[in-house]
Amino acid sequence: MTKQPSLYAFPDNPTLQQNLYRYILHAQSDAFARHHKFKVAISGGSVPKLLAAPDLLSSREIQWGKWEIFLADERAVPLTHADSNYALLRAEFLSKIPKSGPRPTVHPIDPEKLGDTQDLADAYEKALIGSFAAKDSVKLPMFDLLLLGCGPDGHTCSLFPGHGLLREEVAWVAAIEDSPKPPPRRITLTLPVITHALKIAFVATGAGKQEVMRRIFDTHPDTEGGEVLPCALVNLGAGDKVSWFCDLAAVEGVSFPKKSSL
Ligand SMILES: O=C1O[C@H](COP(=O)(O)O)[C@@H](O)[C@H](O)[C@H]1O
Repeated sequence: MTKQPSLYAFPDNPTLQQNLYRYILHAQSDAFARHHKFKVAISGGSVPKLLAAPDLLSSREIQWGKWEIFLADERAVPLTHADSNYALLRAEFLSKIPKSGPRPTVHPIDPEKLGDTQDLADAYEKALIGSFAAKDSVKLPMFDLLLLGCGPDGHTCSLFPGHGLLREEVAWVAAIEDSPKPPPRRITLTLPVITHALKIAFVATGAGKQEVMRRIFDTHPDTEGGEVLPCALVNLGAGDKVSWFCDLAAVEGVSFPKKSSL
């Protein structure tokens, strides 16, 4: 039987954040046992704000100087633009990391390449190659941790339901020109890179996510037909490497077995 993801449901955001912090500490230890670095990719949307919890920000166990942070997806806009995931991450999370100690290394997109999304994606892929290894020596980069959001339509990163990019097999970072959610021009980690990560955490909160959570966890596309949503493809491809951090509102009506603590 395929190994299943873990679906955690917490009564409120502070409890979710405490558990997410403990999970991140485990992921950091696993990473240090491998390479003394912690290579993480982070989504935009609701994730940066939920990450910025007191436990994590004030932790003496978090070694910020060893964190290497990539954007799981990014919009093709200047780094200070209101739509920029980097600007969001900086405002909601990076700016709150204590200034007194070592800082993480962060990889924003190259603003010089905004005119051509393929150039933008290629340049970002080069940043990954610089960190992980040349593409001819490893088939796929292995992130220590991905911290991802799940849109109400089941998209994750900038991989949208039914989009041809879901079939991408070669690129590590892909360009998208027709994102159904604005802005249309973006870049994103591809599905093979996502499912190859050591650990993948999704964060989904609020009643607005209920319907999509039921579709992701309780719909069986083989027997019920219909498309498999991008978040469900990550569950299928990465199995028990995936953990979902949700509040009770987001999982109301979901039949899939839920856990209440790590
Ligand atoms: O457009 C995007 O949306 C998703 C989901 O956002 P959320 O607010 O529903 O968490 C986000 O993960 C992605 O990075 C972003 O570009």
